[in-house]
Amino acid sequence: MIEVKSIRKKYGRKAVLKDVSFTAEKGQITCLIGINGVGKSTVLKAIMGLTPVTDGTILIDGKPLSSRVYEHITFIPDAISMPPGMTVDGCIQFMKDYYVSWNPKRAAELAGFFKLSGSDRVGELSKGNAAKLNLLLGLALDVDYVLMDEPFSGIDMFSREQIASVFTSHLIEDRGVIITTHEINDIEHLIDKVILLENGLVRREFDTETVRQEEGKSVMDVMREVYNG
Ligand SMILES: Nc1ncnc2c1ncn2[C@@H]1O[C@H](COP(=O)(O)OP(=O)(O)OP(=O)(O)O)[C@@H](O)[C@H]1O
Repeated sequence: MIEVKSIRKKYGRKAVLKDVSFTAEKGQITCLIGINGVGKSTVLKAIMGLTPVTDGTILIDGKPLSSRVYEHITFIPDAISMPPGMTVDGCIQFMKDYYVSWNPKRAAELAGFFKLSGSDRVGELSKGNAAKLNLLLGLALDVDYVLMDEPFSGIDMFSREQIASVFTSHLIEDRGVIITTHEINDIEHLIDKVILLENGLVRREFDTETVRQEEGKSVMDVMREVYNG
C-alpha cells in the first residue's frame, strides 16, 4: 500500500499541498482528480521523491522512501522523456539495458497491442503513439506500483480507448496504479478509488463501487456535489 500522510508542499511562498493524506492499495486503480494546477503531479513527484515535501510522510508498503523502495515503483510522466531521435526499438533496448526489472515479454506484448513500429523515431510519433510508447516503457517494468501522470491527456478517442483497455487487462495484473486526470468520463469504469483534490486539500476520498452501490452515484455525480457545492 502507498500511504500519503499529511504532506505539505510549498513552491516559494505558494502552498500547493496544504494537507494531503490518502492511501492507494495494490491491485487497485486509484485516481487523483482535480482541476489544472491543483497539485496532482506534485503529489506523484512527492511519492517518487522527485520533489521534496515541506512536511508529512510517505510510506510504500510500510517503508519510507529509499533506493530499495524505488525498485518497486515507477513513474510515467505526462510526456515521453526519451530523446526525439531515438527509435521505438532503441527506447526498448535502452530500458532493457538500464533496468533489471525490465520484462521483455510484456514489452513485446504491449508493442504489439499498441501496434507501435520499432523503426519509428520518438520525435516523429503522433501524440497518441507517443503516449502509448510512454506507457509501454513504464508498464514493462516488473514493479508493484505504477504512477501515471495524465495518461489520457490530449489524445484521440480511439487511442484513449486502447490505453483504457490496457488497464483492465493482465498487463496491469495485480499492481497498484495511481493515475491523475482532470477528465474522468472515459475512465470512470476503470477506477477503484477516487481522491478529489481542491485548494491543497483532499475534499473527498471514496471507493467508486461503494458509492455506486450505497448511494447510487457515479464519480461524476460525486464530483458535481463536491465542486459545485
Ligand atoms: N517547480 C515548480 N516551481 C514552482 N511552482 C511549481 C513548480 N511545479 C509546479 N508548480 C506550481 O504548483 C502548482 C501545482 O502544479 P502541478 O503540476 O502539481 O498541478 P497539476 O494538478 O498536476 O496540474 P495539471 O492538471 O495542469 O497537470 C501549480 O500552480 C504550478 O504552477
